[in-house]
Amino acid sequence: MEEFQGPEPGGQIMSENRSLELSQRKWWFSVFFCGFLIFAGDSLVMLLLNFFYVQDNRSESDRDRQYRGTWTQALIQNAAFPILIPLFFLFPLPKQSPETVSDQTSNRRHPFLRVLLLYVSLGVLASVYSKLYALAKLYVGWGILVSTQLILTSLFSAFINRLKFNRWIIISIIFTLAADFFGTPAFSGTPDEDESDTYGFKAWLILIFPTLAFSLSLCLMQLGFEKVLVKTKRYANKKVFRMVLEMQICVSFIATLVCFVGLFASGEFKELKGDSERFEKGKTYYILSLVGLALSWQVWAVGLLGLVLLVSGLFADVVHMCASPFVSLLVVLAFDFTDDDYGWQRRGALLGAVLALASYFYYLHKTKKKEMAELNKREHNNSEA
Ligand SMILES: Nc1ncnc2[nH]cnc12
Repeated sequence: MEEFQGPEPGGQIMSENRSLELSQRKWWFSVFFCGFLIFAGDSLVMLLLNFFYVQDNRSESDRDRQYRGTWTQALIQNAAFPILIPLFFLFPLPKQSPETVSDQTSNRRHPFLRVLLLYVSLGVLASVYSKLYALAKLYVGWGILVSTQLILTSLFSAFINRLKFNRWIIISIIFTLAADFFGTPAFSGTPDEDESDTYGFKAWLILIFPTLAFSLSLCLMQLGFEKVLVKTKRYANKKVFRMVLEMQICVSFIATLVCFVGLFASGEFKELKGDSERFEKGKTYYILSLVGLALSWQVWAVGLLGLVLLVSGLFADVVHMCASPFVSLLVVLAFDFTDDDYGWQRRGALLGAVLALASYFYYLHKTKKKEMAELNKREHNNSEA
């Protein structure tokens, strides 16, 4: 899973063909692996969040307390990044050729400042969406939240990343939207008796801002990989997995700092002691569930960034959203919520998610096949010349 680029020019034709085949195989393996990380992260996060809110007896609390604890959740979403540091050093830097080095140095001024600016802006965006998603999950429904997110990601992908939409991508987006609308996982953090606020002005703002920040950050990450990181001297025009870890560590570090400030400035840190004492299974389970959540968020984020690097921000979002009907099934199996079952709507949503993924994967398969056909054509022309 080290290098995602195609073959270097200039080699033997036969070996070029073989090397493209190998790099495509590696690429497919990496795509499936990152997709698996997103599904695993999404499932663990939702199961643990449900466990957390059930233990905290949220829905029976007074209304004021029902919306608290969101800085803590935002901090947890970002804070476990140090576990990625040893992994970062395990992945080597790509080998540099003299031409790429001279090319980098002549082309780029202030690469360090560009990278710093990229990580700081992404870190601030991550803190904003982590905080606001934690709040939005309590205020507005999951289905409408993630559907808005995919629509915004599609728009930003078109304008920022100049993504060309074709029929397979559009079919995939439509199936994903339908699947998420009907396949929402049950979430025990949602407060009861709050119908009046559901479509209030505040709820709309809480819907728009986190989705805007998250979708924008997906597209900026793609742009950052393509236009900033690959052009730095250390990556020398190559896309490698180490970039994903570097970006995730730096962005989470900045987001963690912002969330720490938010936690203390808002006074929410004073509630932590009470929260741990109220936890039905006791303090140890309180800490374990927060640690589990923090680790699961990192698994999810590495998968997400991996797909942004390998394919695009839009594809990463589609896979993240297609996990919802699957997560719903796990929540129904794991928790005995009395009014929750896996009825025809959710089964339909699961089918919709499978079709959405199939459509996007078919498109990717076609692009890879075209790459191979072009190489074969070149080979044929060369042998005739
Ligand atoms: N906290 C969160 N919950 C759901 N989706 C997200 N995307 C980014 N942050 C999220």
